[in-house]
Amino acid sequence: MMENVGGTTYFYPTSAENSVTTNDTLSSVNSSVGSSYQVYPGTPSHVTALKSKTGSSSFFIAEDTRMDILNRNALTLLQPDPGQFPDLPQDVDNYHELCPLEPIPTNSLQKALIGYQASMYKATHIKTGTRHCLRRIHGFRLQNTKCMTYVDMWKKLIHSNIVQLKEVFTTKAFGDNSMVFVYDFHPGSETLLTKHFASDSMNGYVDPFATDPSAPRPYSHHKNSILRHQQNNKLPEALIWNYIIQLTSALRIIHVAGLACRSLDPTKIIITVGNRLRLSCLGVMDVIINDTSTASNPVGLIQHYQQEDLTSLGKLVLALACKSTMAVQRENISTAVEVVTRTYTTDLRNLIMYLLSPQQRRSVTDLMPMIGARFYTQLDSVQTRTDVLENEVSKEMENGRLFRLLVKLGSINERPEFNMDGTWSETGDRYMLKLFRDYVFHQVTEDGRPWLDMAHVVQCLNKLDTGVPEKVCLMSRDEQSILVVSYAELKHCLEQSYDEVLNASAPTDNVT
Ligand SMILES: Nc1ncnc2c1ncn2[C@@H]1O[C@H](COP(=O)(O)OP(=O)(O)OP(=O)(O)O)[C@@H](O)[C@H]1O
Repeated sequence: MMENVGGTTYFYPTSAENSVTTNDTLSSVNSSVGSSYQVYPGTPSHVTALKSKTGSSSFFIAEDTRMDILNRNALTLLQPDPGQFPDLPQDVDNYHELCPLEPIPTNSLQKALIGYQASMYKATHIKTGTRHCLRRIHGFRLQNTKCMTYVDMWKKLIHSNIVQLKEVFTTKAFGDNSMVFVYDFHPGSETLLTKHFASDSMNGYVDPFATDPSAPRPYSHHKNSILRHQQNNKLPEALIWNYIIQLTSALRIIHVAGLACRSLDPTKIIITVGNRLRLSCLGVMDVIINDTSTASNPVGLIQHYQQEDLTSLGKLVLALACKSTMAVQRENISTAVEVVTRTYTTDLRNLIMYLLSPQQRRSVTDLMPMIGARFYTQLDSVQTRTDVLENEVSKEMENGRLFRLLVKLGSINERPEFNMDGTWSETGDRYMLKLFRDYVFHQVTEDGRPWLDMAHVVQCLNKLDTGVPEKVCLMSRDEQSILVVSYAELKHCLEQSYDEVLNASAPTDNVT
């Protein structure tokens, strides 16, 4: 219906038209997205509250999470600089775009923990485009393929505290015989060594046990200075237990699977945001150290390595508690344990003592009573973190929904030409959508300044998306006409117009 009041034309649907459209829209909305109509009965309360504020940050992901994800994405997408590494091969097996993750060792005497020269790269899988981490063992010839049974077992092991092994291959692409272990890539990770024991002076880190023991002063003086230093720099006990829970969790499934870690060392544990630990070098030892001598009793051998894992865990916890990798040297251990006794709880001391008692047969499950109720604290913090992230996801899900709506509006509004009709976007349903776009985005204040209000935009788009019966007053640009339409009708116009564009387009480019 149309009515002219004082020179201004008002358009509005008849009640019959209105009710049909509204009901249609409601039923279609309800059938497609369940009870979404009930979700937006009017102005969501948070939008009302936000209307008074100028900021729009609460519509988006929290700043720290955003920065964290951006940083990880940037590291994942980092491209290699061919000028800086001219000797790097273009392709290695199914991988390309190799980016070294650390300076490539040049000295063949520079051996890593595993006894061979090794280097790490980020690389992209040629077919899938996913980023992986390649651990290359230089100058290694595989003598015996029996160890590949272990590789298959490692590949099947999935756990939140291990870096998953994807595949292992030999290659001559680097100009030697190299063995490459392919793992999941965890951007932004650093090793436990650099995180807590970095010995560069920039960090101001000094190993308390590093003082020259032959210095001419009484032993007790040395011990006291270690204690003083350790107490000033000590890691919070809760953090150490957090690490213990994660590491024992990984060790448990490794041992249950009939495997042994064999590389529980601060350089082979990586840490990412939120103190997440992952064992990063799994499977390498099983391939590199070919133990033919005891091949007749592989189960016994694995049990031996599992016991060694527990000793390594004990040393690692002791090193963390003393903030010193030297604390675990034979001559320092008794002082180190004394330091722990004075600084931390008996539980922590007992755990270390248990792990460092190789004369008894130890098991990772025996550690559970020592961890005790701390396990619940850990579970709670993980669940709380999940809740926070879920909340962030839900905000971005809402934004994704509104983004789709904007794509539709953008494809229709002011489209210059459609099916040979230059006025398509200026007439009929499309004209209403254009005025609605102005209503949402182009309003001005009384003195002519742009009126920008994020809450208004979100509120209008939500109402459009849901097709609520509420009416909105749209004004033509010359201010001569006013259209009174419901969001339900606008939604109908949008769907119809977008379907027209969609049907005329190539079927592969659809946005739904
Ligand atoms: N799966 C992974 N994803 C991303 N980065 C990783 C991954 N594994 C290791 N890194 C990173 O690669 C770098 C080198 O790791 P590496 O295991 O070689 O430690 P390292 O201290 O150099 O030990 P080594 O002296 O034995 O070579 C470290 O900065 C580590 O954080």
